[in-house]
Amino acid sequence: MKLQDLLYGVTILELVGKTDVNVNALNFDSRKVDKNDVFFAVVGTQADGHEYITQTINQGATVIICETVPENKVENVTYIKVQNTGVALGVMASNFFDNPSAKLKLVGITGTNGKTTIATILFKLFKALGYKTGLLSTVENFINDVVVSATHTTPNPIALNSLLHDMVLAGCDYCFIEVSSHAVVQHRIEGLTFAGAVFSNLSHDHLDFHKTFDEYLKAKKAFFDGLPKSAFALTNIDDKTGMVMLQNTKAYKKTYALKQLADFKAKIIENQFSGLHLDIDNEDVFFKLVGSFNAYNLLAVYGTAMLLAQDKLRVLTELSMLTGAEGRFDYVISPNNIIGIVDYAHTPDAVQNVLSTIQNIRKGTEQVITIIGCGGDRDKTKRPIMAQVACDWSDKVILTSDNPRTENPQTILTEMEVGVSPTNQRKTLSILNRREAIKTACHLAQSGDIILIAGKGHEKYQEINGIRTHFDDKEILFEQFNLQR
Ligand SMILES: CC(=O)N[C@H]1[C@@H](OP(=O)(O)OP(=O)(O)OC[C@H]2O[C@@H](n3ccc(=O)[nH]c3=O)[C@H](O)[C@@H]2O)O[C@H](CO)[C@@H](O)[C@@H]1O[C@H](C)C(=O)N[C@@H](C)C(=O)N[C@H](CCC(=O)O)C(=O)O
Ligand SMILES: Nc1ncnc2c1ncn2[C@@H]1O[C@H](COP(=O)(O)OP(=O)(O)OP(=O)(O)O)[C@@H](O)[C@H]1O
Ligand SMILES: N[C@H](CCC[C@H](N)C(=O)O)C(=O)O
Ligand SMILES: [Mg+2]
Repeated sequence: MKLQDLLYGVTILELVGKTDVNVNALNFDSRKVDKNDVFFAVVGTQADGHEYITQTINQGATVIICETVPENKVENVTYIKVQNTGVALGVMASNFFDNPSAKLKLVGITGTNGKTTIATILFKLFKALGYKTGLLSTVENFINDVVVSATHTTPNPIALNSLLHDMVLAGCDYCFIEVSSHAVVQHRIEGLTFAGAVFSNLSHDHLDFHKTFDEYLKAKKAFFDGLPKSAFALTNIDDKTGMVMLQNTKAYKKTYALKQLADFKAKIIENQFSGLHLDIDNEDVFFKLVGSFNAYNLLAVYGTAMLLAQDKLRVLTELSMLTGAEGRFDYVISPNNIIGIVDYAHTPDAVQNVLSTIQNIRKGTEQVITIIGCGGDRDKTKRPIMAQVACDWSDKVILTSDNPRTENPQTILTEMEVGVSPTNQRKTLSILNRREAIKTACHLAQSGDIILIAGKGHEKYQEINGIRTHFDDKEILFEQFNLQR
């Protein structure tokens, strides 16, 4: 492909060299650069891509996209200076794959909690409605029936456009994608054409990266600010930041709510372990998903399907038969009737939501035992709060490790313990080894009790000291309950 064809939509501040040259591939990681590649020098959180420019030229890169042009230029290499390399990367990756996002209907889902659930149910729904569909999510990516493992919630622009390109080749009409706040700030979605955007909710998370709640809010809002007039913007107005998302968008605005008037409205009639019974847009429907937060997720899915011009009754019929995403309120019942729930709740708000859901549907006499840890190299301020929420809403709590990553697991646990009030101390245990923590909970539980294993959901690994080893909360639960999978 010719470099000049990739530059459509890129604002060039300075050009040194020719644009009439053939390029092989795009790359933002020096370690992967090959002959005739374009190298994007991105300023990151750990490193500055500009420091690797010489190395990539030695490896054969012939085009350098950068924010500062090096003093010593190499002959026959084209240097293009731009304001922000991340933005150029998004736009050029889109051009490289022939703008696949414009060839299908791409809908992005953002918010602190519920993105995977909403995107996954939308994917399952549209497949059930007979469409070829794509999914880009935290758990896995799908090109219709083909699974592609996921490394991030939102992939980098090259991987993202390559996946969209494969979806177009496979004949997909729709793609549902989770848009993380990191992805917005790092311009991973730059250059994409969205047909719609959905906002779930906003609460405490990722303050390690965004520093303040306001910056975090702005990151989510920037996604809506960038939508075209032809797109829809669907927001949850029961969330106090729901309307803020729509303030500056050019897209057409639609709302959903359980507690007030909105374009798409539902009321919870019953909320039990067997599922949700809702009045949704004046139709009485039973759903397999559990918990009031899932009423919001279902309503977001329903609203999106309506905005994508699907038939109301067919949508509700298919939706009522669907299950949620793996590791989201995923439950197993032991032979002696202990209920074990694996849930990906890893923010204070999500932990409170899942525990209040359990409170709403429990019968009253049984114990709720929660096992919870917090990830390393992530927002530290949520640690004591998550421990506090777990204690306030459970009869017993076992604090343990999540993915310590490069941090000392004991330090994380100690930071969580700060949130345990003196009155809550007697119901709290700390067991560093997560497997042992789960085993202990299973030994403590009696018939009828509910065990919540929070934080890791679908994850099939535990990362300690930077090394990932196989670990699966649900698998351990099956072992402890003597059940076959
Ligand atoms: C904090 C964060 O988001 N980091 C992402 C970011 O890395 P970074 O900015 O730290 O990059 P860096 O290491 O400073 O390097 C800067 C540049 O130099 C380049 N480099 C670096 C070293 C080298 O030898 N050669 C070289 O060329 C790098 O490729 C990069 O382009 O850009 C990288 C390339 O796209 C990502 O892989 C990386 O994701 C890390 C692994 C990560 O864990 N991200 C998480 C926090 C994340 O993105 N999570 C969200 C979901 C969160 C949620 O909602 O729950 C997600 O969308 O997955
Ligand atoms: N609408 C919601 N409101 C509040 N909590 C929710 C909602 N939906 C799901 N949750 C809770 O949050 C957890 C994570 O849900 P989900 O994976 O759908 O969110 P996510 O936004 O994709 O998270 P991540 O950013 O980590 O990918 C669930 O396990 C559940 O406990
Ligand atoms: N997408 C989130 C997942 C957190 C899941 C939790 N198990 C942890 O490891 O902290 C993140 O990367 O911050
Ligand atoms: Mg997700």
